[in-house]
Amino acid sequence: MTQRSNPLHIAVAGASGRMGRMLIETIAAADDATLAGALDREGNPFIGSDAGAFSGQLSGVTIRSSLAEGLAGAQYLIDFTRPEGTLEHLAYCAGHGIKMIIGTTGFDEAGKAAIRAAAEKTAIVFAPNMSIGVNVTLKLLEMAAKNFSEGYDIEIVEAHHRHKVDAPSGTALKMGEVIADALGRDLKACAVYGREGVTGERDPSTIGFATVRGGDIVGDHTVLFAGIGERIEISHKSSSRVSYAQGALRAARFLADKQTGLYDMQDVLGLNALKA
Ligand SMILES: NC(=O)C1=CN([C@@H]2O[C@H](COP(=O)(O)OP(=O)(O)OC[C@H]3O[C@@H](n4cnc5c(N)ncnc54)[C@H](OP(=O)(O)O)[C@@H]3O)[C@@H](O)[C@H]2O)C=CC1
Ligand SMILES: O=C(O)C1=N[C@H](C(=O)O)C[C@H](O)C1
Repeated sequence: MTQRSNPLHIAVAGASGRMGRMLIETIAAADDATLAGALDREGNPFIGSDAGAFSGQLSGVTIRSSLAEGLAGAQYLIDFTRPEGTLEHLAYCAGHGIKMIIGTTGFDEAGKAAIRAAAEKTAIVFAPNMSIGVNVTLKLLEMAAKNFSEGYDIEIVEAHHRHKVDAPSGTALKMGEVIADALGRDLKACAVYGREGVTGERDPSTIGFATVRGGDIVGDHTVLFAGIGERIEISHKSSSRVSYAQGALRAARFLADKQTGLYDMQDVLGLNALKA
């Protein structure tokens, strides 16, 4: 691939992970980006390996555990790891003016507050799902929720691979937030996470979540608006992680002219301006 004269210099955290590998391949295929560093945590068996070895395309970039070494030539860090790893990377990036694209899910309120604070020092895109399809689906959900506000029970069902460690998925929670906001409800107060035993009848003001884990499911999300005599289902199904990686690269391009600030994929895709 011919590189443009001034490519985006992007480092990838969690380089040997499922998303890390896909991101490294996606950056290698882009003509406006170059892999500028690769990180994994100390003790990871791939430290010292070439970051492109997984795809059989050597990159000349070695996976490092030292942030100073791994991020020496980076303008951007794309991070799909775990909250504790991302928060460590965040502190370093905020201190060194490295922009971040954060795809990691499962943050608690303190973690989210740390990301908001870091965005006063560097520019950050933070989104639980970077695929275009899911982000357009969020707009569809906003519109649907406004029109099914009375008489429809709302349930969110998500399914992921057996290795996923957080539940419900960040995307399912985001869908819940978008719907709750559209209905003027507070998700913290109305969410029901799974049901067991004698639960009593369904409270119509709740938003229910159900989680499935198995095999190699990349990521399925369905929102049900269940009324009397009909139900509406809005679904998104991922068949490859490439859509997340391409979204992350698009987010890096979006940050090119930003120095600080916290953005999401709705900002990147220009969807915030659309009224449902
Ligand atoms: N926003 C989006 O579009 C998407 C978000 N995700 C999210 O991205 C995250 C990663 O998913 P996935 O790639 O499947 O996960 P993997 O487990 O395959 O990869 C995680 C990577 O992060 C590394 N890691 C784990 N803990 C730390 C730490 N404390 N510090 C530094 N590195 C660490 C792992 O190293 P090791 O193997 O040594 O533990 C591994 O290389 C999840 O939170 C997932 O929900 C996933 C897909 C899309
Ligand atoms: O862990 C995953 O795989 C995924 N995680 C994200 C989430 O929690 O929503 C995005 C996608 O669903 C894949």
